[in-house]
Amino acid sequence: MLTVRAPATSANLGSGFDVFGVALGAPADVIRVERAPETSITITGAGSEYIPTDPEQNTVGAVADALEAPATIRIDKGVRPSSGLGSSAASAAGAAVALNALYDRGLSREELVPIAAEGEALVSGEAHADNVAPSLLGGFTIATDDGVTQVDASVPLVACLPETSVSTRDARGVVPKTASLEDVVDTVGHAATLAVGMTRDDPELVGRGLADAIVTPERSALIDGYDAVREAALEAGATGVTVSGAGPGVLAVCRESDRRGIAGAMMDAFDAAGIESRAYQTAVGEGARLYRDG
Ligand SMILES: Nc1ncnc2c1ncn2[C@@H]1O[C@H](COP(=O)(O)OP(=O)(O)O)[C@@H](O)[C@H]1O
Ligand SMILES: N[C@@H](CCOP(=O)(O)O)C(=O)O
Repeated sequence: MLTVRAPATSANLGSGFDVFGVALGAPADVIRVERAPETSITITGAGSEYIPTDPEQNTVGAVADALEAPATIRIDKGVRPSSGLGSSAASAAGAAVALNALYDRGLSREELVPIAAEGEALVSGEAHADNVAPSLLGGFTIATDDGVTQVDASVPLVACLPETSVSTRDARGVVPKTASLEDVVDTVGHAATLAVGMTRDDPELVGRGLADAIVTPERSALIDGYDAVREAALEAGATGVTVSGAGPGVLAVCRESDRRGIAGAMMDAFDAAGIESRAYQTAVGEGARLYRDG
């Protein structure tokens, strides 16, 4: 049996829609695999009751298919589905690493990105790689049609998840089809600022670079309490706040000394809006880790 711990991720980071992503130190999915004549899936953990065990409908089934690697797959969900932390992608990335090793396929982590993205196509309608890339490679990733660029980074974060859910497929429906040149110019500037900030481990630049006037305003309107939570985080010292992935999770960038206060302020603001939430005090972290259990 092989075990993989595959981290949650936060995609988009505001200005990098469908391109930017970071691996989070926590939470994570744990995937266990054993060779079998046919793929079967069992699921425990956060939100497991909402996730299909049919391999045709589960992201790990799509990965097993793509790698021609049938297996008994056990998923222990640490990443709650439809919360904006790349839950479906964490399972897909974990399965890709585990099955690649189980069947000695010899593919690199970069080569596994499009394979894991097959799982994302299954659930969201498009094979966007901005969650699977950081879950596989760790750090900060820039996923484009030309491939993935990765840098290790160490930037403190708070990911606050309300007890509501938004499906990525639905949230893709509100993304504007066009944008003004002024907004595009503005977003390119912020995206570049963010990328430089990641290379310097600079929370000020990363926080400033989250700003985006194209996708985030439409997405944040789907999240009850978003404006109050954002304000509360900024008042508590966050250097920037945005929607995590397709939401409803909210991501704050900060200095380490402010992280605890920001987490409390965000949860209090959701609470004031009548919504329970939980906050992960975390940071940009490592990619999927493989354990050989013998
Ligand atoms: N292994 C899996 N882990 C989580 N969700 C999965 C998995 N396989 C299929 N799904 C489905 O994917 C959807 C969640 O994916 P999505 O809406 O993209 O949110 P998330 O950001 O949490 O991945 C749910 O409908 C869930 O049932
Ligand atoms: N780029 C995608 C990212 C979705 O992330 P998720 O964690 O919400 O699945 C999008 O914004 O649609």
